[in-house]
Amino acid sequence: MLQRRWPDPATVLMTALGPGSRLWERAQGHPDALTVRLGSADQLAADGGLLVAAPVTVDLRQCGSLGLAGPPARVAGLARSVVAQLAALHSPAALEIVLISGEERLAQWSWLGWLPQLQPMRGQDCRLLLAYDGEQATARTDELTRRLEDGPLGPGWASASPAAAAAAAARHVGPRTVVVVDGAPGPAALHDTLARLAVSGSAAGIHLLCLTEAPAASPVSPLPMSYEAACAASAPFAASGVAAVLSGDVATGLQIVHGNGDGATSGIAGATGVSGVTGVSGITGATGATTTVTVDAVSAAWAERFARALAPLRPAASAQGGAFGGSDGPPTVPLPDSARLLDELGLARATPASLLARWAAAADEVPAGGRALAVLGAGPRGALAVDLAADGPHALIDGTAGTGKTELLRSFAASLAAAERPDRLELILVDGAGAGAGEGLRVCTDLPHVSTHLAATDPVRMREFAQALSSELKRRAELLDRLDFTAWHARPHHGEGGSGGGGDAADPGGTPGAPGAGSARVVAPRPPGDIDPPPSDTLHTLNLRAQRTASAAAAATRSRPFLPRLVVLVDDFDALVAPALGSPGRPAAGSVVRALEAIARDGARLGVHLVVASGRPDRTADTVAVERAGLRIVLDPRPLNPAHPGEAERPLRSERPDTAPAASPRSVTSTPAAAAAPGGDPAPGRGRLFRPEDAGGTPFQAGRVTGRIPRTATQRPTVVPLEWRRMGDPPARRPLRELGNGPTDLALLASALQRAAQSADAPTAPALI
Ligand SMILES: Nc1ncnc2c1ncn2[C@@H]1O[C@H](COP(=O)(O)OP(=O)(O)OP(=O)(O)O)[C@@H](O)[C@H]1O
Repeated sequence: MLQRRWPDPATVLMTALGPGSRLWERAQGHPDALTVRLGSADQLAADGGLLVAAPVTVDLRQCGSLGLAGPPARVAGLARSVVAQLAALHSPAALEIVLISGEERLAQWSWLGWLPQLQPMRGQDCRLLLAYDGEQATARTDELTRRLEDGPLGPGWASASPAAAAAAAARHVGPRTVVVVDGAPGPAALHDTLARLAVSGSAAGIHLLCLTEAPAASPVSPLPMSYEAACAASAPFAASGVAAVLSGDVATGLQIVHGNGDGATSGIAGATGVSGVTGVSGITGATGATTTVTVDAVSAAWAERFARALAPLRPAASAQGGAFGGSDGPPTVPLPDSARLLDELGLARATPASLLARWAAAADEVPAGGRALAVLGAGPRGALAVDLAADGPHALIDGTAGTGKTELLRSFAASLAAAERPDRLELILVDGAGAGAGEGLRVCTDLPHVSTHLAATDPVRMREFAQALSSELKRRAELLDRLDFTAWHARPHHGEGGSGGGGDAADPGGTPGAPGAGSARVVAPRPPGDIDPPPSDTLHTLNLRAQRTASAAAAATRSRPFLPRLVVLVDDFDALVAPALGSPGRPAAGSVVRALEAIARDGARLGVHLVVASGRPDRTADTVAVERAGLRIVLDPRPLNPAHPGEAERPLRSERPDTAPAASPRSVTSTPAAAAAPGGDPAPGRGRLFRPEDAGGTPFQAGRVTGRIPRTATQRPTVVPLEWRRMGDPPARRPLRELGNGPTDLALLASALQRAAQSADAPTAPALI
C-alpha cells in the first residue's frame, strides 16, 4: 500500500516508459503533491506491527526546501531519483523545474533538459529553465524573486519571518516550482538570495532542492559534523527546512535533520533517526535513534532513459486550465523587444480584401452597436487586445517622455480602424500639445475612420471643437432618448441597414433609429487617399474639410444608416490640463478639457469613448478622464528582457536615447530598477495593461505602426546551434531591419482601409468642425 503510494525508482521509470496510468497523477491539491520518497526503512505501523522497508518521504510543501548532502556521486544518485519522481508524478501544468548549477556539472545534469517541466511556461526569457553560468543564474533567480515580490509577502519578502513565509505557503494555490541548486555559480549575493528563497520561496510556491558536498555521516564524521560541513559549503542548504545527510561507509544510508530555516541545526540532537521531524511524513511510528534509511538512488543512464521517455509528452490543453497565469489558452512566451502592429493584427499584408473579410466577420459576430476592439501589441499569450465597449469605456495611457505613448495611440487608432467599418466606428484625434516636434497623431488622418483632427494650437479652432464635441454628445443623448447605445442598436425594427451598412432606406426625419433631419451630421464618403507623406498642417486640414464639404451635398440625400461608436484619442492630455505659460492653445485649453470630461462622464451610454495619454500623471490624476478610465496602460521603459551578450544591435532603437525617463510617480510598475534599465537600452512601447480586476496587470510590447515594412532578408529563418549550456540564455533574436524608403505600415494600412471603405460603401462620419 505505502509502496504504491510512494513508488520506488523502478515504478517511476516504468511510469515514464509506458507511459503508465500514474503519469502526472498528482494535480494541484493532490494530497501527496510534492511529497518525495528518499528511501526506505523498517517502521512501526500504527497497529504496532512492523512495516518492512516502508517508504520514507518528505513533503516539500511542509518543509519548504530540502537539502541533500554527502559525497557528490552519491548525492547525485539520490537527487536524480527525487527529481525523476517529481517529473513523473506532476505534470508541467502543476510543476515547473529549474536548475541552477555550474558548467562543471553540465554532463551530470544534461538529462534534465529533456523534461517537459523545464520548458519556460511563464514567459521566462530562455529556451529552457537552466542556468550554468552567473548570468543565467541571475536571470533565473530574478524571475523567481519577481514572483515573490508579486506574491503574498510583497517586496519585503526577503525579510519576512519563516513563520510568515510558512503561513503564506499554506495558503498557496496554483502551480509549484522546484529549483534544483547544485553548486550555483555567481557572486555571494546570489547565494544569499538563494538562501532567502529557501526560507521564503514556498510563499509563492517555490521550493528549493539544495545539493552540497559533505562527508557521509559515520563514526569518523558524526552527523553534526557532516551537517555543519554541508551548511558551511552552501548557504541555501543551510537555510533548508529539512536536510538529508548521507551516511554509512559507502553512503547508502540517510539521516534526516530538521533545520530551522536559518542555518541552525535545531533538530540535530534527536536527528540520528527520522522520527518527530516536522515536514517529514510517511514515518508512522518512532523508529529509534539508530534507524537508518536505505537511500533511493539511480544512475545517470537511468535518468537519461527516463527523461527521454518524457521529452515528447505535453499536458493536454484541458489539463492546463488555470495554470501559469490563470486563463486557458496557449502558454506564455517571452515578450519580444519590438513588435509590428500589422503582424499582431494578422494583417502582415494589409489588403482591402483582408480588411473587408474582417469587417464582415465583425458584423456577424459583434453585439448590437459594434465593438471598439484594439490590439495593443504582443502580450504573453499572443496579441493583446482590449475592447473599449466591453472593458472600458475609457482608457488611460501613462508614461514618461519617450516611452511610446504617441506611437501607442497611433496603433490604437489603426487597429480600431482595422476592426470596424468607418460607418460603424468614428475616430477623433486631438494633439494636446500641438503637433510638437514629431507628427503627433496627424499621421493617422488618412485612416478613413478619422473625421476630425485637432492640434491644440489655435484657440479659435479649439473652442469650435469643444462646442462641436458637446453638441455631438447632446445630439446623441437626444437621439438615444433614455436607451443606452447598445440597447438603442438592439431595438427591434431598428433601421440599421444590416451588417452591410450603406443604402438604408430609413427616413431621416421619422425613423427612430435615424437622426432627426435638423440634428443629423451629414455623411460624406472619402475618396481613397494616397500613401505619400501627408501635406502640411494647414493644407491637410483644409483638404480634410474640403473633401467632406464638397461631398456633403451628395451625402445629404442619404440618411445616416448607423450611429457609429465614437472614439476620441487624445495625446498629451497633461498639456491641455495644465498648459505651459505662453503656449498658443492655453486660452482655450479649458474648454477642450471640459468637453473631454463630459465624454468621460456620459460617453459610456452614448457610445463615445475616450483614450487619453498623459506624460505627467501628477497633473492629470484628479481629472474625471483619469478617474473613469477602466483600462489603464502604464508604459515603462524597464527592459523586461535584458540585452544578452552577443546581441549586435537592438531593433527599433529609440531615436531619443538621451531622454532618460524618470520613474513615473503613478507608474504602477515603477521600481528603483525601472529608470536604470540595466542590461540594455530602454525598450520603447514596453508596458502593462491593467483591467479593473487585474491588480498585477498584463505585460505587453506595443505594436509599432509607423515603422516600415521589414526587409524580407530579416524574415528568413535563423539557424543556431543549440547546446545545453546555452539553453538558459534568451533565444537569439535577429534584429529586424526595415526597408529604408518604403511607405510606413500606417500608410499601407490607411491606403488599404480607404479602398476597403470605398468598395463597402462605408462612408466616414463628417468632420466635427
Ligand atoms: N512600440 C514601439 N516600438 C518601437 N519603437 C517605438 C515604439 N513606440 C515608440 N517607439 C519609438 O520611441 C520613440 C518615442 O516614442 P513616442 O514619441 O511615441 O513617445 P512618447 O511617450 O509619446 O514621447 P513624448 O511624451 O516625448 O511625446 C520614437 O522614436 C518612437 O519611434
